[in-house]
Amino acid sequence: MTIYDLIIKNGTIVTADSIVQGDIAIKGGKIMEVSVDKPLEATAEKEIDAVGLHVFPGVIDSHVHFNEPGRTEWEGLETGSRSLAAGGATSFFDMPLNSTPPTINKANLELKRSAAEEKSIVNPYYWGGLVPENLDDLKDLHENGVIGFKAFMSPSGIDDFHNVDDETIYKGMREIASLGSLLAVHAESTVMCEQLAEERIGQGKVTARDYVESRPVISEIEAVRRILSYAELTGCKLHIVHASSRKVVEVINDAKHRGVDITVETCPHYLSLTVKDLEEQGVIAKCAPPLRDQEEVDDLWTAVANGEIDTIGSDHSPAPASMKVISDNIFDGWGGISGAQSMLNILLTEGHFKRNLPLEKIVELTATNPAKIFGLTTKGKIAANYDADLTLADLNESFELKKEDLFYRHQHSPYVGMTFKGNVKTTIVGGKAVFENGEIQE
Ligand SMILES: NC(=O)N[C@H]1NC(=O)NC1=O
Ligand SMILES: [Zn+2]
Repeated sequence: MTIYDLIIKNGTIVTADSIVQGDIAIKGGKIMEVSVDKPLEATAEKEIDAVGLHVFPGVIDSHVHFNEPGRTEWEGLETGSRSLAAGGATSFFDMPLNSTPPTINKANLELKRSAAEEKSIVNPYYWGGLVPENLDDLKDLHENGVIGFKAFMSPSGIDDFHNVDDETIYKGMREIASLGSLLAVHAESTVMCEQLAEERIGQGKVTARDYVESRPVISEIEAVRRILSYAELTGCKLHIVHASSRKVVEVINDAKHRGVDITVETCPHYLSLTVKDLEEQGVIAKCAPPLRDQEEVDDLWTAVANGEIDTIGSDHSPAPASMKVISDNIFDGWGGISGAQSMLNILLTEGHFKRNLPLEKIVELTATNPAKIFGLTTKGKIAANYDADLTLADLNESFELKKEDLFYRHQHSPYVGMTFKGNVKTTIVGGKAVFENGEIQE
C-alpha cells in the first residue's frame, strides 16, 4: 500500500468546474491522488479530517506590495506572507514598487528574491517594473523569471518608480511582446487626475468626495483606451489591474471581442467598500483608483458573475499608521489599502453568501485564472500532479475581524469590525500546513 505524507479526508473539494466530496493524497509537496466519493485505500504519516470543511486550491494573490527590501518599516515579506497564509493564500506576485530599490533590473530582482526565499512562508513570484529608465533591462528581468511587467500611467506615489510616457509605452510594449511576456498597467490619466485635484485643492475642497471626484471613472477609461491602442499596435499582451468600475471592464471586454489579448483584475475593496467608507474611515480606506458608490459596486459584481473579470488581486499596499491618520485633507496620507488577509473572506461573504456567486467562480478568479494567465502550470487546480497548495475553510463559521487578528506589520485595515462568513482553518503550501487554527506554523 502506498504511504503518503498527508491525506486530507472527507473534504468538500472545490475546483473551477466542480464541487465533490473526497480525499486528497499528498507526497513530496504534490497532489498524488484525488479520490471522489470513496475513501482512499492508502495510509499517510499525517491525516487531516476535513469533514464539514471546503477545500479550495490555494489562493494566488496576483497583486501585493510587500515593500521589502528597503521599506520594511511599512510591511515586509515575513509579515506580508503570514497575513496571506492566514487569509488562505498560498502564492503572491509582489509588485516592483514600494520596495527600495524597485524591481527594475536583475540585481534588484535578486535582492528581492533572496529576501523572499528567506522570509516568505508562501510561494513568492515577482513582477518586474517598466519605467522610462529601464528599457534595456526588460530582457534580463524576463530571463530571470519575472511573471510579467508592471507600469504606471500616472504617478505611483513612489519617487523611484516613474510613470511611463507614451514613448516608453511603445518601446516597452514592443520589447515585452517580443519576449512573449505581459504588461500589467495601472491605468489612470495623469492629466485628468492632476488637473482635477489641483482645482479642488486650490479651492480648499479636500473631503473624501472631492478626492473621489478628482479620480473619476472616465480617467481610467481614457488611460485604458490609450494603452489598448498600443497593445493593438505592438501585439503586447495586457493585464489591466484594479479596475474600479464595470464601465472600465466594458471597454476591456469590447477589446477582448475584437481579439486583443487582454485580461482584467479588480480588487476586494471595489467589491465591498464605497465612498461612504472613505468618508467614515478616512485615509485607511484611501486608494487609487478610489472607492466608488454602491451602484458601481453592484455593477462590478454583475461583471464578476458574468465572467467579465479574469482575476481578483488584493492590491495590498500598506503603510505605517502615521501615514494613514485621519486629517481634514484626504489628499494627504498614503493611498493604499491593507487587505491581503481578507480577500477570500470578502469573496465568500459578499460574493457567495450575499450574492449567490458560485464557489467554483471564486476558485476560477483566485486560483485557476491567475495560474493560467501567468503560466503557473502546476498551480490553480486540485488534481493529481498539481502542487499541494490548499486552503481549508469552514463556511459555516462567522467571525468579526479584529485589529489583533491582523498579521500585517501595521494592524489597520478598512475591514476591521466587519463580520465575515467563512473562516480559513488551515492553509497548506507544498504539502505543509503553514497556518492552522489561527496560528502560523513555524
Ligand atoms: N504605490 C502604490 O502602492 N500604489 C497603489 N496604491 C493604491 O491604492 N493603488 C495603487 O496603485
Ligand atoms: Zn495601481
